[in-house]
Amino acid sequence: MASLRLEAVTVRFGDRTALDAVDLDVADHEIVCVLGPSGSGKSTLLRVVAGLREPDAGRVLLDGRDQLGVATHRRGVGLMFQDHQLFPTRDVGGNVAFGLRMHGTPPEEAERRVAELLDLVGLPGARRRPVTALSGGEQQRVALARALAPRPGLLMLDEPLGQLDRSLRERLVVELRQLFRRLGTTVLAVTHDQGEAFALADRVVVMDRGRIAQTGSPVEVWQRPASEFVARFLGFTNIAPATVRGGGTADTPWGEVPVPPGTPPGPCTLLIRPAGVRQADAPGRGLPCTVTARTLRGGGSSEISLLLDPGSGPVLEASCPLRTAPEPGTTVAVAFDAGEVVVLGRDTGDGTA
Ligand SMILES: Nc1ncnc2c1ncn2[C@@H]1O[C@H](COP(=O)(O)OP(=O)(O)OP(=O)(O)O)[C@@H](O)[C@H]1O
Repeated sequence: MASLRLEAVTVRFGDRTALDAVDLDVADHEIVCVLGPSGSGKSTLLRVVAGLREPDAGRVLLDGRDQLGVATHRRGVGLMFQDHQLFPTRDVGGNVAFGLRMHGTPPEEAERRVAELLDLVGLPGARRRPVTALSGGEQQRVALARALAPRPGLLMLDEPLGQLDRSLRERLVVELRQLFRRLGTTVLAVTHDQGEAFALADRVVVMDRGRIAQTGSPVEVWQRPASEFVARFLGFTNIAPATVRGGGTADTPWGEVPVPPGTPPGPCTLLIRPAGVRQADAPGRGLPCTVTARTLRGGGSSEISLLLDPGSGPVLEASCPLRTAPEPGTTVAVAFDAGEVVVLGRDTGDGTA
């Protein structure tokens, strides 16, 4: 397996900067997922590592070796794209063996490897099936087997599960993680789906307009989004300008909100995670809000998402268990938990927000 390092990699298309001095390390055996909205530079990042595009500035190193001028097929990287790009005229075995033939693997050895890989991806005995007769999930497995066949040092996945329906995606992403763990594969994946990234990755990298906005473990990024951009991208909406006072509170459009101990005083942008918006314990206290919507989160969770209109100030999102969820149209008094309040940094775009 291999390690990857990007040093100040810049890629421009005319006057558009797709990657802006990006630094990134992927350790041997690590699974890193690059997450970001459309146009943030995710695919360009993969293309530059694969050698499909040379950087305009900066360096790409694989196992410490500068890849400048090294052709794609000599980099030892495997690529799997979102539309699978299987060859429709070849059967499953022919597709999986493709990379092996390109590498001059003798036919008997290739046969053995194909059988081994089809076992690995859960398609034993599918060698002679036409790929056009496979389901989306099966095609995805064939594409994965094909990418793994030449034992790439680094496996790169571009929206690998993009075409599949949600429940299949959720199942396959767990299988993929287990498989990569077992094989010790170094993986660089890109996706715009945070659920997929969080389920797959040891570390996520959030991109914003060609720069890294934040990097950290899925839990770190989820619990402590570094900036308003990252927080909004993750789907948080309870974000507002605030002024932190001494004594552990901040003035916000929702009134006084407790902040974590040690928060420096002054103006800032505050995020209140939905779990930190709850019904006040004491009668007559708290911010009166009207429940305007109540949605079951789905995905096997019994958590309810509530939209609360405080009359003045932005609508608040709260989450609570189904059994305690108030009905739409009712008025509730809302209190906030300091443990779910995050002071966001400014969007510096250099990951240090
Ligand atoms: N071949 C190209 N010619 C001109 N501009 C390009 C080219 N490829 C990418 N870009 C631009 O570079 C930026 C980054 O594109 P990129 O495809 O890397 O983003 P992305 O995050 O992968 O987006 P998506 O999720 O939509 O695939 C975009 O502004 C895009 O328009």
